[in-house]
Amino acid sequence: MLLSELLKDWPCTILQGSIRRTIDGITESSKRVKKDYVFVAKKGVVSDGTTFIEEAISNGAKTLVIDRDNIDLTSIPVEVTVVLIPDSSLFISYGSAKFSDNPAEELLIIGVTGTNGKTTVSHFIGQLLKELGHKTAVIGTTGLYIDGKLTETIQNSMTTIPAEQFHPILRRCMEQQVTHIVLEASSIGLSTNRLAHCPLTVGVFLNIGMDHYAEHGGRQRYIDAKKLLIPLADQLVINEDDETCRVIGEGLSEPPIYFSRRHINGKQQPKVLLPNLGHHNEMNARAAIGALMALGYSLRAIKPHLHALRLPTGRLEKYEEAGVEVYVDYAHTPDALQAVLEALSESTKRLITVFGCGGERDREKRPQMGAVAAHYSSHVILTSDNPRTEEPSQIIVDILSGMVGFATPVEVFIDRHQAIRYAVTQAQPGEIILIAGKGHEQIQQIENQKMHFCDMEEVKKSFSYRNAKK
Ligand SMILES: CC(=O)N[C@H]1[C@@H](OP(=O)(O)OP(=O)(O)OC[C@H]2O[C@@H](n3ccc(=O)[nH]c3=O)[C@H](O)[C@@H]2O)O[C@H](CO)[C@@H](O)[C@@H]1O[C@H](C)C(=O)N[C@@H](C)C(=O)N[C@H](CCC(=O)O)C(=O)O
Ligand SMILES: Nc1ncnc2c1ncn2[C@@H]1O[C@H](COP(=O)(O)OP(=O)(O)OP(=O)(O)O)[C@@H](O)[C@H]1O
Ligand SMILES: N[C@H](CCC[C@H](N)C(=O)O)C(=O)O
Repeated sequence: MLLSELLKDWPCTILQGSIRRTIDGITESSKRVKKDYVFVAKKGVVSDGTTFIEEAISNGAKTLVIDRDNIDLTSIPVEVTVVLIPDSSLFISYGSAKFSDNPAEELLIIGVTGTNGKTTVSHFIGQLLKELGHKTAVIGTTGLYIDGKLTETIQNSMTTIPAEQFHPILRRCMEQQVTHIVLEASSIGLSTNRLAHCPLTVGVFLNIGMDHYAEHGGRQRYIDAKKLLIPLADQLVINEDDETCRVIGEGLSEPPIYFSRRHINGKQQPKVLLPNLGHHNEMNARAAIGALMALGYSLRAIKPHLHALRLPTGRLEKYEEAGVEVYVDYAHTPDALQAVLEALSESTKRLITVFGCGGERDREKRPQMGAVAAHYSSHVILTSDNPRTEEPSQIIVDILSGMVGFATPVEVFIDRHQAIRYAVTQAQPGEIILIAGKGHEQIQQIENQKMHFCDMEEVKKSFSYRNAKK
């Protein structure tokens, strides 16, 4: 593609060089630059892309795109074109879409947002679309799935992929005859413009709870970020039982499709659709049905396919041995932990909960999760999630502050491996263990080190240890 073609419809000022040059790619990372690439120097949370210009040029960049007139042009070789645009993050989205020949415009795309349940609902929608004969890709935290099969893992397990990788993935999906895409729209993904050039046929609002307030600067900004989904979507599907979502729906110019505990799009639907998976997954199924109805399917056409719904990996994933039921689940917010504990406490069995909270994430979540765990569990084992650069014992102290006043016994094992092993070796037949927070994750991050760690593998290894000890 010619640089002039890429820039044709975008406001820009050419500070140096020619735009009549061929470009072979576009990236915001100096490390990913190859010969004849466009390097978009974006100011980020950690660093400023303009400090990597020299590296980008030595890796082959022939075009630099900047959004601040703060670089010394005399330091840039004359053969390198320098373009000034208003907003780097928006441009990286626009440029990546255009360089991939705007695949999003040729696909039917459904975007799902909310604090809890995005992955589950995206997979449910994907499963229903597949049943209805559409070749469908689901893109989100657990990877890229085409027709239910894991096809690509996503770097850093991101929920919403940065635009630079996202549009080429859409193009690859099209090359595999995919016609429908279901994607997760995280608040961070929306606020950093990762989906800015991704028109959606349907947008789904699931719920608004507590997560990522610290990154956004408070609850209202988090909600505002979620609301960026609205202008992207032709039609919206909204959880009427969630007050914040309902208020969002009331403010829309076009009436959305609502779902609730009682109805889906106005049709009374009181029956349980998914036995034994908890009220939250029942609501997730209703959201998925609402999305299909927004595409024009009737409830009657959808119902025969509901038997195909399966939870994604790491969501209430069950392992049973020696009469002990173990569930690995991705609950890492207060609402999620409550939802999953409510589901498990429907049985009268003793319930042992093993969990921690991630470092560098909302501190307010911690005491709330502690209180929820103490309320529903017979026994709580506190441990580390991904402490990142925080002191693990301080995270646990924060969780414990919410458990004051509960009689529930609590034990602490900073090492997650030891916590799981202890829970499994102590459990008696007839008891349930919930291991919450990391679900499908395959790594644990301590300081800046990422080590392989998988809760389900740890569960199985712990049973081998328990058996060997007998
Ligand atoms: C906090 C955050 O959102 N970070 C994202 C953001 O990084 P950033 O803009 O702050 O980048 P930076 O590290 O400051 O660097 C600034 C610029 O310099 C460039 N650079 C940097 C280093 C270098 O050597 N060369 C270079 O060119 C970078 O590519 C960037 O353009 O932009 C990057 C590129 O788009 C993302 O990869 C990165 O996500 C990181 C990996 C991340 O972990 N993000 C998480 C928090 C996230 O996005 N999570 C959400 C929500 C999950 C949920 O559902 O709960 C998600 O959608 O996954
Ligand atoms: N509708 C829901 N309401 C409350 N909790 C839910 C709901 N759906 C799922 N959960 C809980 O949230 C956890 C994560 O579910 P899921 O991965 O589907 O959500 P997500 O929004 O994609 O999460 P993230 O964006 O953080 O990856 C589940 O393991 C479950 O404990
Ligand atoms: N996408 C979420 C996942 C959190 C999962 C939990 N295991 C943690 O590390 O806090 C986040 O990055 O906040």
